[in-house]
Amino acid sequence: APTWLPCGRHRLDLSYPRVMGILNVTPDSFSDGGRHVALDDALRHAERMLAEGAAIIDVGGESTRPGAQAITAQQELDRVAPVVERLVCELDALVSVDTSTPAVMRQTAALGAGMINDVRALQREGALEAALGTGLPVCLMHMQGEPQDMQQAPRYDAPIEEAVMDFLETRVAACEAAGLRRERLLIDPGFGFGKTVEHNLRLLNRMDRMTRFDLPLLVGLSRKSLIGKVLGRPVEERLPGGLALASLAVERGARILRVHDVGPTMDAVNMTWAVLREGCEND
Ligand SMILES: Nc1nc2[nH]c(SCC(=O)O)nc2c(=O)[nH]1
Repeated sequence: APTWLPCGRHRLDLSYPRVMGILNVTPDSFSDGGRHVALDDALRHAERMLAEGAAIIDVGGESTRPGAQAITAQQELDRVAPVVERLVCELDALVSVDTSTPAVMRQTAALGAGMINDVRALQREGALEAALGTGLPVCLMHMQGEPQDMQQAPRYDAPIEEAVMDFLETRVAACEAAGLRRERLLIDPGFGFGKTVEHNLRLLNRMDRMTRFDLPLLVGLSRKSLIGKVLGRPVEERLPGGLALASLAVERGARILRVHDVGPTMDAVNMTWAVLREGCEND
């Protein structure tokens, strides 16, 4: 996998694992009255995550949690664009945009976003062409179904890791066929997106097989329900479980970890990396 990734005007060093901080700009964080205050809050939250060591800030306007309601492109753009603009102009942050919407990809790239993070792996009409036109790197993630129904009865005919890798293989091939160079692609197994707890546990346990793509591996495990189901913890008590998963993910090849709790995750990732890279210099 490449040891660094051109992300707009940023160069992302991927020779060691990096942390991506989650910045949700979905309506629950934007009550209409408090829109301006919420924008300042979002900026302060991003500032704190950067100070704690986040290499990337992931901005998402469409909730893709199970059962989430779909929104229009305009609604998504109205939420995301002002935040991206201020993150770029005021913090010079490397901003990833969590979107499947072509217009949002184009407009946020024009505002200085440095990466596209598409949970639908550029399958929407016009998404591949839009991503190609931005010149930005793109994370392709596996999801079965849509957020509205993906967790009702997830099932696969093949072992989950094979189903996920086959899907990602087809999406990488589609991107390359459309002229989107492989060097601009990242892959992500999509924990929690159309998967049972058992699917998620097996997928993480065998995730080292995904290194065969020779592409940077991005994972999102932070506060997800698999932690809740295994440990019986509510979402606000899932950090220890999430740190255990982050360490395992790095050990199995993850190079970008998408998390809520940046500071603690930096320590878990850096501690894990200190062990894994031990002796590399004088091998
Ligand atoms: N690439 C990538 N993007 C994501 N966006 C979300 S939103 C759901 C949540 O954070 O619970 N999850 C992921 C993930 O796992 N990978």
